[in-house]
Amino acid sequence: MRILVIGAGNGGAAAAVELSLAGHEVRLYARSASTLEPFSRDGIGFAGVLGEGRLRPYGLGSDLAAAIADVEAAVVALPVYAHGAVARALAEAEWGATRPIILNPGHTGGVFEFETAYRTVSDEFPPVAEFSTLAYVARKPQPDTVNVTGRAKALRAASLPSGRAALELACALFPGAYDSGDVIATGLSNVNMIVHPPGAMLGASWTEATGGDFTFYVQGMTPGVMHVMRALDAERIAVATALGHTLPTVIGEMRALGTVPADADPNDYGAIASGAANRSIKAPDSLDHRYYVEDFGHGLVPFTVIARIAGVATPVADALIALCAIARSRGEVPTRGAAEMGLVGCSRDALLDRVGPAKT
Ligand SMILES: NC(=O)C1=CN([C@@H]2O[C@H](COP(=O)(O)OP(=O)(O)OC[C@H]3O[C@@H](n4cnc5c(N)ncnc54)[C@H](OP(=O)(O)O)[C@@H]3O)[C@@H](O)[C@H]2O)C=CC1
Ligand SMILES: CC(C)(CO)C(=O)C(=O)O
Repeated sequence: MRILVIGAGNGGAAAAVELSLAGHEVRLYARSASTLEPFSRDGIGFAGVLGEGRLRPYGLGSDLAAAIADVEAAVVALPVYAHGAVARALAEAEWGATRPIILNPGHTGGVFEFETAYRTVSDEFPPVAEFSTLAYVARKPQPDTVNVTGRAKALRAASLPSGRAALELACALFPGAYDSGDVIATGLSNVNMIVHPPGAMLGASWTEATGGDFTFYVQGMTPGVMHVMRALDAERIAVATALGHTLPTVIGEMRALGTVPADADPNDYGAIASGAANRSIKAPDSLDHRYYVEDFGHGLVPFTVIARIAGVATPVADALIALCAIARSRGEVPTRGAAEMGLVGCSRDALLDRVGPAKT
């Protein structure tokens, strides 16, 4: 199949490698030619759980209109604060109403924001599916190489009722992806919004003092951080319950993903540090890192919007959001709020109506 991967960062490079290895003709698009230039010389180097080697995607380009010309589907593998801009750009480039798009990941409210932004340009909306998280734990140690240290074993996927074709394709293309019922289940299973904000906020001074020179899940995962994470996770599970879903703790979710050991106690929040892929992850280097910019504005903020609709109070999430905004105090932080998700004034019934009947 001819597939366009949008984004050439860690996740985009990993997706391009995995889909190419599976025999697909991958076109890799990034908005910056300079990000693609290292790949254009000797292809993408890869190491880790996808194997080791170097491969050339079928095409590379930073012109979106040209990149979409002959592909059959797209995988968006970008920080999720890019989704609004990418949706509008695809609509302007006349992506059309039939070709599927997979948000790898969508995180919380990804499909909602993608649809809302797309429809500002076009009345026709293509099938779109989302994953709850990125299919990989991946880093680019050099600009031409991706190191994939983890691969999700069981990965939640969902779409709006109009997006079934994208959901089916997502489950066919990505091993381990499964239909998780609806985009409430995927959105509320975004592990990053639970595992990043407590340590990021409580460790903000350590980050600023050292430039992030400590291990986020080992040195940074102190008992106080774990208590806050547990309380935040309880809010997430309560919101899910109010909307008809039974979700595991974030440790249970990570067990399913395979990023903590399969025998980890789902109530032991310290178990994150025993996941091989997480153990060596360094702390954010500044308060401009994605753990602050993305996981608050595009994680906790959409979470609290959904919580309000569900009628569940979220004092821990609210406090973290308020502290992050004050600590950063750097002007506008992009945010996935009710307006961006098309959920202004939305009632619980209207939300459930929009996502369609849960299938699991
Ligand atoms: N990496 C990981 O292990 C994990 C990541 N995730 C999530 O997966 C998503 C992708 O992560 P990852 O691949 O690591 O991200 P990266 O930090 O590697 O993404 C960087 C790329 O995003 C591009 N980008 C940023 N903003 C925009 C925009 N507005 N329009 C177009 N392109 C843009 C940049 O483009 P340019 O080329 O112009 O610089 C850059 O190449 C994130 O949501 C992340 O939280 C989740 C779990 C694990
Ligand atoms: C895998 C995870 C959740 C670890 O923090 C992640 O988002 C990252 O790699 O930065």
